[in-house]
Amino acid sequence: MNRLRAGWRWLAQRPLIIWFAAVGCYLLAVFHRTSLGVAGPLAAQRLDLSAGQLSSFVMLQLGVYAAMQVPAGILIDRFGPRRMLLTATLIMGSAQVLFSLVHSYPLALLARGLLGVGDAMTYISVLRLVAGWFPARRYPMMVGLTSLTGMLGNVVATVPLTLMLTDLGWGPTFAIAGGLSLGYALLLLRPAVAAPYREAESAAGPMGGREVLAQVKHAWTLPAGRLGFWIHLSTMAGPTVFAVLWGYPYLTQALGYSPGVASSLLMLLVFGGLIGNLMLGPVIARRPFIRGWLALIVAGLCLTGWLVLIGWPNGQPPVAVVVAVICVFSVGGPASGIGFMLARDYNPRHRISTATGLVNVGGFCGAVVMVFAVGQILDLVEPGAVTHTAAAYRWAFGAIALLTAFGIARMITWILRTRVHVLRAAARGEDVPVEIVPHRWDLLDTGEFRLVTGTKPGEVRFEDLSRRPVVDPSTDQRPAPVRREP
Ligand SMILES: N[C@@H](Cc1c[nH]cn1)C(=O)NCC(=O)O
Repeated sequence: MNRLRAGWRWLAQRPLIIWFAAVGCYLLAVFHRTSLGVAGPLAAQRLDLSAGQLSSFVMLQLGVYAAMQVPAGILIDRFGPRRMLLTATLIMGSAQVLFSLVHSYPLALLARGLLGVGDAMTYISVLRLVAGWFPARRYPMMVGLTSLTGMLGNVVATVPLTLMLTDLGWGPTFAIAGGLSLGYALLLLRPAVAAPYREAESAAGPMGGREVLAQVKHAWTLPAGRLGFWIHLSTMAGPTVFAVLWGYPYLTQALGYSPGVASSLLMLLVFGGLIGNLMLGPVIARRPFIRGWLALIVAGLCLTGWLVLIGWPNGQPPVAVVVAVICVFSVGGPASGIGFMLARDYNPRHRISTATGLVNVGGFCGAVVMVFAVGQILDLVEPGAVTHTAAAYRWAFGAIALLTAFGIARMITWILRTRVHVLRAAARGEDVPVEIVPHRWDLLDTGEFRLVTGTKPGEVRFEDLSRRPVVDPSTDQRPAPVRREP
């Protein structure tokens, strides 16, 4: 018996088992998050909602999620990811049970808002466990696998949920969904299964408001932190808007596709995302120094996709072009994970979740702004219309293209600044998360650095002329283990 217990305890301390227990929470979170997709029409019937009220659920959920990212990150750094996952799972379970019971719009909004609160704590808690239990070189792959598992939650929230809603009806379906999370929380409560959190990696103790603010400021002022934010926004926000709200009406109303074709095209986003998550992780793990450029390429391709949809004559691109654009959009989510890799590599362990939360604000804040802008522009161009034409969607998608282009411009700025930051640290002989090769176009401050041209053609390096420390002076540990360019 004792042996069995010891064996169980040993198993429960394995990083993969810990990840499985944690990622189960994320799978449930995405299932709850996306459950309104197929339940939307039934919700409109049961709660007597207009289209605008229905889309306010999406806005609220995304908005609460984005607003909660920094507080959730601070709480995870303070209390550890296991406790936060437990809290999140309990909140989401209760929110879904409440949603199963309500008959009024305000109470339904309250339930969805609560769901957003729980949801906001989940993904970054899982990533914090990954950062604590897996070596740095495995992080990109685990970020991809975590996102991939979340996408399975999205799949469960389509056909199986539709079948449940048809067979069991609204109340029992959402009560069972909530019950699943409440039951899962019991699993997290068991000390042997509970992913143990290394106390040494959490914040030293209770922090005052000023100290908390200082931590957020440090995470935000780090060039790599700002780069992560803009990567997340530029790669993920637009595709998210297409997936969660405006893609389906665009395909059916503006392009005139049947509901079946439109749903199948949206499923491409899921399949492309699955492939993207599986492929990007190993590629970035082997060549971490390409990650900033890779994110820039994906963001650029997404922007091109929007411009194609907007600029195609009459706003009616052929199906093959629409499929190609959706395939490009599907890689946006996986590429946004690069932002989390930067947060993990450039921050001390006690600040990783705060920094991860800040990165995550980018994509979700961007998505809220875009969802709102598209709705407003559609109403402005065709006031009072229930369905909208391709011309109206071209104007509305212009807002998405504009914000994505702005994000890309910020990305370029912060890629260059991050390079300066890393090159300066490397010139001083400090350990850097990723070794990069300097180029003539790197914006190094010539007052402090002197360009040294090597003997081989094209060989450049920078000599440090100052003694000022450049890697985050508040960092009380080494920023992260070094991964050298092979
Ligand atoms: N990177 C995304 C997840 C993703 C990956 N592929 C498609 N989507 C992300 O930021 N997720 C946060 C969350 O809470 O889901």
